[in-house]
Amino acid sequence: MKWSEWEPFYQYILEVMGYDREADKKAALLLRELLLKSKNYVSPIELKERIREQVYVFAPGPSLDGKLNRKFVGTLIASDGATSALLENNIIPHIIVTDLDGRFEDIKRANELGSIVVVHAHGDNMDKLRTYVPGLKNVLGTCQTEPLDIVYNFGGFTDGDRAAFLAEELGAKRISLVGFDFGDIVGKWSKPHLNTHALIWENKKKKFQIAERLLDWLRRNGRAEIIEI
Ligand SMILES: Nc1ncnc2c1ncn2[C@@H]1O[C@H](COP(=O)(O)OP(=O)(O)OP(=O)(O)O)[C@@H](O)[C@H]1O
Ligand SMILES: Nc1nc2c(c(=O)[nH]1)N=C(CO)CN2
Ligand SMILES: [Mg+2]
Repeated sequence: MKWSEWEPFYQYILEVMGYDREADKKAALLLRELLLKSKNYVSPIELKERIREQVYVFAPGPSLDGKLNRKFVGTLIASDGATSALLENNIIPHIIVTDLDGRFEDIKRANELGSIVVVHAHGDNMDKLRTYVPGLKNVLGTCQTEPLDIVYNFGGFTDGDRAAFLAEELGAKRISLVGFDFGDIVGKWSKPHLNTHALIWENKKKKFQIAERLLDWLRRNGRAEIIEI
């Protein structure tokens, strides 16, 4: 997705969520600086090499645990906290899409085991970028503002829908969403402090509504078939 195509969506997100565009831009520049300093970044070409026609995107919804006792043949993309559930089932994601607010020790472990980590920069995770990015390898940086030379914007907002936009951009033909439960329960894997599924909070509900609308848009305007399993 081109920046010019994404910008109206981003403008809407700023209005609904009340984010600060300048802080988001600053975060993208910070991520760029961290990647250049750590020399731990990969290119979209290396990421594309991992994208097969069938892509599974895992989200840490309450239904996720019950869906992992089967073989998945294709590219496995974990949305942030879903990484923990996959590792618990001895599944290593090819790619993790995160804004670094899942269980970082699991993201780190998966990264050591070969996962490429697509790290998203925004105005509310700059401290996390500083703390965690230097310790990762095979990182691809993304942002929600105008892309930079090594920080990309494939579209999407929350970790889950951003993962679907990434798969679409890199050539997936079928994107299967696993554990996407955009209801009133936030899955326990979503946040380090959650040890049970939790009732959704206002801010998260808004994010889910935006994510659902973006996925619907992608279903209607993208090339890939998008299904829920
Ligand atoms: N019931 C659910 N609980 C948690 N995540 C869900 C659920 N259903 C779908 N998802 C998707 O999985 C992603 C999990 O990522 P994560 O929990 O880190 O949230 P996030 O996108 O970082 O938002 P936040 O900033 O609130 O953490 C969500 O962004 C959302 O797109
Ligand atoms: N500024 C800002 N941007 C975001 C935020 C957030 O909390 N603040 N959360 C996101 C979910 O992945 C994606 N983008
Ligand atoms: Mg997250």
